[in-house]
Amino acid sequence: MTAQIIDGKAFAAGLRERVGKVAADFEAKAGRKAGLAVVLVGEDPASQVYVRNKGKQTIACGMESFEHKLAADTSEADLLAVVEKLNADPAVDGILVQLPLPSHMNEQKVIAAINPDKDVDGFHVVNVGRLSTGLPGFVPCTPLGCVMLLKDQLGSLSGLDAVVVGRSNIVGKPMAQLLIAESCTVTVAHSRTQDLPEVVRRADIVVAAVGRPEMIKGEWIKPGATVIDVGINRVAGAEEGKTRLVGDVDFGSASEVAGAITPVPGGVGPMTIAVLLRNTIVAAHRNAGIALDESTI
Ligand SMILES: Nc1nc2c(c(=O)[nH]1)N[C@@H](CN(C=O)c1ccc(C(=O)N[C@@H](CCC(=O)O)C(=O)O)cc1)CN2
Ligand SMILES: [Mg+2]
Repeated sequence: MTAQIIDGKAFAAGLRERVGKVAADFEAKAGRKAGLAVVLVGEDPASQVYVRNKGKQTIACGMESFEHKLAADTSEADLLAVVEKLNADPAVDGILVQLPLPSHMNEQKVIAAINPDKDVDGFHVVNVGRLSTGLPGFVPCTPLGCVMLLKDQLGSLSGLDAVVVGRSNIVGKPMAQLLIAESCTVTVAHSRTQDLPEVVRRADIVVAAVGRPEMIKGEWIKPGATVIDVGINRVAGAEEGKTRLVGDVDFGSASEVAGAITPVPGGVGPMTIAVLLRNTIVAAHRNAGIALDESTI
């Protein structure tokens, strides 16, 4: 079997187009643009690229982008003060603090300072609780993007066996919650799982978010399964001094067995920012008290 390639880049472009239309409608109704504030602490090169792309795509969708770039040695108290200002700013509908933060900062404490109703990353404990109890809130962008791709590919996910490999707060745990909400039978596996290949082999849906380059092999995959690769790992390339991006799945062997698979790059990655923009326009409507059928985006 040769797997169908799930084109996350194209799906994300379509999602941004829908967000753009809803953002124009919001501006007409609210008399202002929706606004997203992104806070970057330090100079991590990958984070700088992600923050730049967030700003560009926010503007391209017809929303306002507020960028706050703080030095790597900024104190936690100063960062908390920036978050407090953004909480109080009526032009700001969504707030995002780019992760990872420098090691002298407590990420949980910083996330806890964000107003949950502006927490478009869905990382605040209030939103984690809302997700796990089925209340409306904000859902982390990467796992929500994965579910959008899965539903587009498979239609209903009800009754399917899903294995999530990875148990991070940002991807693995919310991914499991979302799949439970879609009536999947969910197993969360991780680096200490015994006989991981056998566990993965049961799955109709495999979500790989373990952070280990090309760990999940084709012979672990049930023929015809749908494979969602969340990994973004930079490894040495074929040419000296060059690098390349690979996922957590060994794409070459897995694409011979799977029914459908996301590539890296161009699969899950582009969905992260597109869903962030979706969450922001949703936040703007909720916070302004303007009705929106959220299921249409
Ligand atoms: N506050 C947050 N911090 C981080 C998040 C997040 O959702 N909120 N996620 C990641 C980084 N991230 C966005 O912030 C992100 C990662 C990857 C991509 C992406 O488009 N990837 C491309 C490849 C990009 C490349 O060439 O390097 C792909 O996979 O095709 C976008 C956003 C951690 N921090
Ligand atoms: Mg079955």
